[in-house]
Amino acid sequence: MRTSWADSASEIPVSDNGSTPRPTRSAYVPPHLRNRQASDAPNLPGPATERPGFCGTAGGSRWSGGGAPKPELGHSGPGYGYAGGLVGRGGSGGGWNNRSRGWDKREREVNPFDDDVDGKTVDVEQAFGEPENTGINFDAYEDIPVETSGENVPPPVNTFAEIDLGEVMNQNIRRCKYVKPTPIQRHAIPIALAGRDLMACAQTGSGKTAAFCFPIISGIMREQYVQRPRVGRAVYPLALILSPTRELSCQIHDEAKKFSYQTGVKVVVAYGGAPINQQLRELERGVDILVATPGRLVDLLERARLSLMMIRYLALDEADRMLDMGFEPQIRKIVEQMDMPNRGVRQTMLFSATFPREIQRLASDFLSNYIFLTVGRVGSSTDLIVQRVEFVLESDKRSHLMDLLHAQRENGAHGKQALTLVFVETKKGADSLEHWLCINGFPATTIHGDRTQQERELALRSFKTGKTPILVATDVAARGLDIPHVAHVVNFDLPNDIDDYVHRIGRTGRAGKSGLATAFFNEGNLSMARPLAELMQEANQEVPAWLTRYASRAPYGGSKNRRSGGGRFGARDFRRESSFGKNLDYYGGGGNSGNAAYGVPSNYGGGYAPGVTSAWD
Ligand SMILES: Nc1ncnc2c1ncn2[C@@H]1O[C@H](COP(=O)(O)OP(=O)(O)OP(=O)(O)O)[C@@H](O)[C@H]1O
Repeated sequence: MRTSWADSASEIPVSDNGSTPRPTRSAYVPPHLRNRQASDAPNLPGPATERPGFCGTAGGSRWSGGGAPKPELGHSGPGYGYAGGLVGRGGSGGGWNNRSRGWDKREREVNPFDDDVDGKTVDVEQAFGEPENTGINFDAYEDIPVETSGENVPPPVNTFAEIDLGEVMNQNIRRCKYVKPTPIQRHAIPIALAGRDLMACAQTGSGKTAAFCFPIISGIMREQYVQRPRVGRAVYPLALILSPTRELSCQIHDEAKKFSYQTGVKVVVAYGGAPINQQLRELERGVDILVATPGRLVDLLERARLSLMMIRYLALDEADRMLDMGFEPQIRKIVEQMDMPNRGVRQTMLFSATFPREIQRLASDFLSNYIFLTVGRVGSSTDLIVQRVEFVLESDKRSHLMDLLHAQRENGAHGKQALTLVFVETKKGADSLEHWLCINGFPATTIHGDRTQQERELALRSFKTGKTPILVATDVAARGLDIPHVAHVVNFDLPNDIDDYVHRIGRTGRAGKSGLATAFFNEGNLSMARPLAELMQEANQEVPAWLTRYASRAPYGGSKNRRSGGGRFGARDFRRESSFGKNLDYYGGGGNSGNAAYGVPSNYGGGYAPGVTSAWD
């Protein structure tokens, strides 16, 4: 029943010294209701300034509506009232319907779905009412092992209907063609809706984005009429979602816009390499959820155009990457040294497909009484990705790639080539391989950190649409990107880190679909022999005898050949490992994986190759 919560910022000024805000009007009227007859007005709660600070959640907000108790948001700034939600959870006659009924300016919001025909939204019930084959192979997830630890873990759900997300969000979920929640969603959404902090590890392509977006959007919808201070030109988002790359931030933003369509929750993205003024203008129009890369976020904070003091929800996607050596200082600055509410006051959710123990230990600094959740792991759970490893000398790699591409082209339907993502180690290597492919008749493009943002976006579009069905990439494209129809991932150069391999191959075989991953291995990759052989074995893949031999002779993998896994899982809760801190096997598998035998001193983040590190935003 409102447009963005952020609109209220323009209504409730705060004096420069941050003292009690004085409403300029007797009662705040959301913008979309301002020109309506009084009789049309919904039953609004009184002015939020009559309520105590963050703790004013009477009336069935998420915190008081049956979830686990959440510490009160005793924020230092006085009077920034969170008025209580109008309704409790699950009241069919109440809140969600009320909320959607009041939305009468829907047409203003750009429809992010493909169901807009001639300016009219087609009936989603009609469009998706049939028993839908969404392309997701849920059987593939049936026997995925799930492990949770922590106190009072809320039980999982089996259907979206069991989660009270409200009719508008439910409609958006149907428009996304999500018929039932994936395992990570089944477990993570109830945990997050109960207000709990969460460290969640689930295989690539298994729907983690929705798992953190749904509770955030729903939480903001429930907490009605959040009033925000107005200090200078700063804006005050309620939720912050951080991701390591610009492209991933854009993707999360696009997804979140779909999930929040017509809910009144406003999502904005800010990332480096794009003009900041445009992003500032967008922020000024109102922001509830800010999706950002760390660098641009710090820039906005330092310009005092953004304040984190109203943040209720913090989500880190690819959290292990966000907390590794490259990003950790920036993340600490953002989370601990700016004006963000403390852990336990905000709700924090960390998601990734991999979670090395040392990173878990670091991450626990940001969490309060959290639940650790792990759902399978790429290698062991998605037999959906067929993994092949071939011994290819450095000098033969190009011709070998050419053979693969020719074979693929011959098998392609209607002469159309399936999308192929080729990972290389360096930016120079990417450019040179792209050039070589093009002159040999294979339309290719490239994405890496030396390209301008415009070039990167163009390259991604050209790849997605199949115009250039081969994308040569550095690790900048390794994580999170959800590109439909990537049939083949080629590790032309293997990464030095098995977790990076997991993320790279995860660009195919997503959402229950099958995929193929081929790795070129040679003596330059000895440190990868053992973790790779192990990972493939866990995933029921055929491990070539020569790789097993290399694995048995391999030196202890070096700093990067850690395994974040514990047997069947992408990671294990480090709190469970009584030996943690006593030995050096930070990355050794719990359970039965033989990593302890590696005896790898942690030394995590012992340095990515320069060409790789700089590819990250
Ligand atoms: N419940 C669902 N039903 C059908 N499809 C879904 C469902 N949830 C998510 N998807 C789809 O699955 C795909 C993968 O989701 P997403 O990108 O969130 O995966 P992820 O777990 O974040 O992967 P990664 O670890 O690579 O970042 C997306 O295309 C998404 O739209």
